[in-house]
Amino acid sequence: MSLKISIVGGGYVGLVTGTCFAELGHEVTIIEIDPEKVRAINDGKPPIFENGLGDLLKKNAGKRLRARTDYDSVASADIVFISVGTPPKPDGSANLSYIESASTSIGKVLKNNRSYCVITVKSTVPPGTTEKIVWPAVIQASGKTENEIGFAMNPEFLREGRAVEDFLHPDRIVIGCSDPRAGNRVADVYQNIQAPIIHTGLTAAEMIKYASNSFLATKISFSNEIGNLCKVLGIDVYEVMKGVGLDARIGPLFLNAGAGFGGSCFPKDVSALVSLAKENGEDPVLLESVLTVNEHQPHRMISIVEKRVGVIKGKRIAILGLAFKDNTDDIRDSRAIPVIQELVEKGACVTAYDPLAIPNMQKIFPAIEYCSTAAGALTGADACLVMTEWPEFSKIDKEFGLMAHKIVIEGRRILTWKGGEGICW
Ligand SMILES: NC(=O)c1ccc[n+]([C@@H]2O[C@H](COP(=O)([O-])OP(=O)(O)OC[C@H]3O[C@@H](n4cnc5c(N)ncnc54)[C@H](O)[C@@H]3O)[C@@H](O)[C@H]2O)c1
Ligand SMILES: O=c1ccn([C@@H]2O[C@H](COP(=O)(O)OP(=O)(O)O[C@H]3O[C@H](CO)[C@@H](O)[C@H](O)[C@H]3O)[C@@H](O)[C@H]2O)c(=O)[nH]1
Repeated sequence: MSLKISIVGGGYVGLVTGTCFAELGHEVTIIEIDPEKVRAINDGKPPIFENGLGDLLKKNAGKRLRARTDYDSVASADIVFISVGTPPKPDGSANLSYIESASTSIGKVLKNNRSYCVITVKSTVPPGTTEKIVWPAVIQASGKTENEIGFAMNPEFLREGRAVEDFLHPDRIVIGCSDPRAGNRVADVYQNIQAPIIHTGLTAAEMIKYASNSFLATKISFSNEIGNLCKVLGIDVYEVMKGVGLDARIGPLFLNAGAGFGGSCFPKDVSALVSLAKENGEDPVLLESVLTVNEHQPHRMISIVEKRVGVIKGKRIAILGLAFKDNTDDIRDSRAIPVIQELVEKGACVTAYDPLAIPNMQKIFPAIEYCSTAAGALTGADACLVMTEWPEFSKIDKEFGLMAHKIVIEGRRILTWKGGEGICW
C-alpha cells in the first residue's frame, strides 16, 4: 500500500525517515523552512553526512520524494509526520515552540484535506505534548472535527551514523495513538518493515522515548563511574564490563567507559526528563547523577594530561576526533568541545584531526590548528587525547612516533596501538 506522506522538518530525522519511506514505496513530501536544505534534497544531495543516505536520496529525489518550503502537500496527505527540533531551553526543559508552530501551519492547510488524515509526532517530546499542544493547535487551525483527524506519536530511535540501517531494521516500532484507526494508519506506513509493533497511548509512547534514551545514558554513566574506580584500582573496566554484559539481564551494549556521551539527544533528553520530574514534584536523583558523571569525564581527561605533562600552558596537545561519535560530522554536545575549551583556557597549543567534523568545529574554535591527517596533528605533540571512536584510528601506529612525548589518553577505546592510557582503565 502506497501512502501520501508529508514530513514537517527535513533535518536528521525528517530527511532519513522521508528518504526511507520513499524507498519503501510511499509518496513523500518533506516540508522544510530552510530553502538551502530544500534545494539540496531536491538535487539528491543530503545536506548532512549519513552512511547510505546519499544513494537512497539520489534514487528517490524527484520521483517518490520531493522537498518544499510550503505546506501544500498536507491538503492531500494520508499522514503527516512532525520531526522538527525540540532543543533544550536554558533550564533544561524542552522548547516546544517549533512543534507548536508546525502544528498550526499543518492545521491551516489541513482544512482543505477532504480525507481522513493522521497527524503523527516523531520528534522527541515530553509526555502530554501531542495531546495538549499538537492536538488543540491542529484542531483550532483546521476547524476539523476529531472524526476527520487522528493523532499519533511514533518516536524515532535511529542513531546518527547508522541512521538508515537503524530505520530500516529497528528493534521495535512504537505507535501511540488517539484511537485504533489512527494507530492502524501509522502501522500501514511501516508494513514492509520487519519489527515488533507496540501500540500504546499517546503519553506512554512519548515517555518510552525519554525512558529509552535515559536508560542508555545511565548505562554509560554507570560504566564511567565503575571505570573511574577501576582506574584508581588498576583494573581494566573493559574486561569488567565484558564480564558484566554477558549477563542476559544486563546486555553487552552501551557499557563503553571513557569521555562520556555527547550528541544532540542523550544530554538534551536526560535534562528534559530531569526538568519534567522536578516540575511534577519529583526528585530525580539518579538522572541528575547521570548528567553529573558525564560532565566530569572530559575534565578527568585534562587532569590525567596535567599529571603526565605538568603545566599545560605552552604544551602542544593533539585531539584525535571532534565528532560526538564516529561516522558523523555532527559535533553537537561533542565531548571534544569541553576538552578543547579547557585546554585553550589553560594556554595549550591545540592541534586537531577528524575525518569529517573539522568544518563544523572550526565554527566554534576558529583559532586552533586543524590538520588534514592524524599524523599532522600528532607531529611534535606533547600529549594526545582520543575523543571519537572513529574506526580509522585503530590503524594509527607509527604516527605516534611523530609525537614529542608519547602520552596518549584514550577517551574512546579504539586504538590497537598499545602505548595509550584510558581515562577509566
Ligand atoms: N538526530 C537524531 O539522531 C534523532 C533521533 C531520534 C529522535 N530525534 C528527535 O527528532 C527531532 C528532530 O531532530 P533532528 O536531529 O532531526 O533536528 P534537526 O535540527 O536536524 O532538524 C529539524 C528541522 O526542522 C526544520 N524546521 C523547524 N521548524 C520548522 C517548521 N515550522 N516547518 C518546517 N520545518 C521546520 C529545521 O529547519 C530543521 O531542518 C528532535 O525532537 C530530536 O530529539 C533526533
Ligand atoms: O557505550 C557507549 C556508547 C555510546 N557512547 C557515547 O554516547 C553518545 C551517543 O551515542 P549513540 O547512542 O550511538 O548516538 P546517537 O545518535 O546520539 O543515538 C542516541 O540518541 C538518538 C536520539 O534520540 C536515539 O534515537 C538513539 O536510539 C540513541 O542511541 C556518543 O557520544 C557515544 O560516543 C559511550 O560513551 N559509550
